Order: sequence, then C-alpha cells, then structure tokens
Amino acid sequence: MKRNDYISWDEYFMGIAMLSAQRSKDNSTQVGACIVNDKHKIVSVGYNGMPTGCDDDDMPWEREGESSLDTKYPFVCHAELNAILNSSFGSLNGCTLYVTLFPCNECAKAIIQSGIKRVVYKCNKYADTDSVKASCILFEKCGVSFEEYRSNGKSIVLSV
Ligand SMILES: O=c1ccn([C@H]2C[C@H](O)[C@@H](COP(=O)(O)O)O2)c(=O)[nH]1
Ligand SMILES: [Zn+2]
Repeated sequence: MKRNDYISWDEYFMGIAMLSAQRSKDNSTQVGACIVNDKHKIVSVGYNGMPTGCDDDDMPWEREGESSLDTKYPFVCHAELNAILNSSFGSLNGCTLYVTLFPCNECAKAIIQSGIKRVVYKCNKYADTDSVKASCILFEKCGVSFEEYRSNGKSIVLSV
C-alpha cells in the first residue's frame, strides 16, 4: 500500500524555496524562490545575494547607513531575479514561481517579462509599501495570478 503522508506539490516547491532561502547571507530577510513548469518540473531556484564576483564579506549587509551605498539595497540581487536568470531551461512561459516573500515591483517586472503566469508567496510583510502595491497592479494588468501559500502547519525536519 502506498504511503499517504507524502508532501503535496505546493509543500514540495515552497519547501525548496524555503531551503534555498537558507543560502542567503542577509541577516534580516532571507528570500528563496523556485520556478516550476506545467509538468511539475523545477526549472530554477534562487535566493537573495550579492552579484557573482562580489565578495560577500566586502559588501554591506546593513539596512541603514550614512549613504545608501553603505546599505545592501543597491547591491543585493533579489531571489526572484536570480531564479529567473539562473534558469537554463529556456522559456519560462506559463511557469509558476514559489517565493518566500511577495515580489517587489522590480521583480514583478522581471516575472512578467519572463512569461511566468502564477506566483505563490509565503509572506507579504511589505504589503503596505508602494513597491508591493505596484507589483499587485502590474500582476493584475498583465495577467499574472498571485496567491498566498496556505500552510497546513506541517513541519519537515532535515538533519543535514
Ligand atoms: O522581491 C524581493 C524583495 C526583497 N528581496 C530581498 C532583498 C533584501 O536582501 C531582502 C529585504 O531586506 P529587508 O531587510 O527586509 O529590507 O529581501 C528579494 O529577494 N526579493
Ligand atoms: Zn525584488
């Protein structure tokens, strides 16, 4: 008889996004993303981090500083953009993006242009910002659906 307590597709893909987030060096918000095609195949993953070639130890990770150049914001690559750029499977047309944080407006534009049609997000802690409001406007206008991931509270423990 087959086992019944296997994880669902949504749990699997959001789980991969959450695991990817654990690679992030950001001390305040770790974001992970997982892009999946219509055949339930993972076509890319990503997390927020400094661009390739930048030494993580030489870059600022602060949220505030005397100048914006003393903060992470102008430098860090967002998880969604990394996942889109990391894909080696060609077109992302019709794919679904699982992401641990609701995408900012810059990522929303990249998501739309890549052909991704569905976003499943876990947390929307910046929902009140103009950036996230702009993402919602863009998604609605451009036919990208977005939905909150509904956890059933299951915990998956990995001892690695
Ligand atoms: O769409 C997004 C928005 C943000 N991120 C990353 C960028 C930063 O590394 C953190 C946000 O840091 P805060 O300290 O919470 O401001 O999240 C992303 O990957 N994707
Ligand atoms: Zn972003």
